[in-house]
Amino acid sequence: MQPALIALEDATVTYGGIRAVDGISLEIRPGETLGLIGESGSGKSSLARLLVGLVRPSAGRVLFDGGDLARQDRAQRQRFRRDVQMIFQDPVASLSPRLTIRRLLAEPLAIHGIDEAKAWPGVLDLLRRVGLNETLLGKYPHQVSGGQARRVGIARALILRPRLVVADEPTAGLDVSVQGELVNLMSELQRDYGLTYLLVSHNLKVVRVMADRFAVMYLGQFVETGPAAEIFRRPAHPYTRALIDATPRLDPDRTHPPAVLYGEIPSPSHLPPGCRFQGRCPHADDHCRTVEPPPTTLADGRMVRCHKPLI
Ligand SMILES: Nc1ncnc2c1ncn2[C@@H]1O[C@H](COP(=O)(O)OP(=O)(O)OP(=O)(O)O)[C@@H](O)[C@H]1O
Repeated sequence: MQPALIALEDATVTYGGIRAVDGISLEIRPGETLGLIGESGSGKSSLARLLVGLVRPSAGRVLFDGGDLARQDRAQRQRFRRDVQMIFQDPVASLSPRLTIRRLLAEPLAIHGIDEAKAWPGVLDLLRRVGLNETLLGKYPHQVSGGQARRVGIARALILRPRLVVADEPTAGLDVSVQGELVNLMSELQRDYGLTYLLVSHNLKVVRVMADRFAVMYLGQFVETGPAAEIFRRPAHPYTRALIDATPRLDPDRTHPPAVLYGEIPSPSHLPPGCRFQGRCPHADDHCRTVEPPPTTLADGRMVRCHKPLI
């Protein structure tokens, strides 16, 4: 097996007293797509920001190419900032409104001291590659459509030819047909540029199409990880099953009655005793309400954190 491109070792992100990411270990291998799913507030964005170096772990380590991010020298840090890019969930908000698309695309080159004149033909190629026309270059982000703004965000992320792209809700708020086009585009770019993806999304349909592996997050921890196809076919954690069942027409062959996700995700500042999901789980018993389930490896190799897995 290839060594991990990026890995977390028992990594924690805290904001004040809140543990948004609580001791997570993870490996993403070159060329794969890891789909990160979970409700709002489960800690997905914090984990994504940790991987791109926007937040530092308060405990544990982030390793890129085997090297600890906290111990990088200047040159390694510079290299990391080229190798790892993020596609943000709201491109218009994440792109400076005062810069034209041309300036927005040139900015990463300037930051990394790359000669713009030499690099520009490559930028134009990339622009065409993401399905945009040169006539857009003089416009401002608010003057283009939502789908076009996403494509600008994708082009901007790829200009430095990164190895890892972290995409946070890349299709949120778009029409279904535009979502489909972007998913196809991201898959083609992955193949052509040898990209590795972490795909963070509420949209299980999008994640299902793209991800090789899944990590399901709840209150700062992974509750299930494993091959995407297996997890979709037979979720082991009641939370995973409820997320899948909550997506309309995701599983037309479903034979069981859909699981319902009751209540809301608690605040990480008031973690329930025992299993973190027990207050919303239809299968919870006294053991679940008192003893936190450890991560367990099932026969098919997936990890689940549940006293009563569904398989
Ligand atoms: N800067 C911050 N300061 C304090 N608490 C924060 C901060 N950022 C996130 N949190 C809290 O950390 C927890 C995890 O938030 P995070 O945004 O990582 O989750 P998420 O799953 O990405 O949710 P969303 O999909 O809404 O972005 C939440 O309880 C959130 O309120």
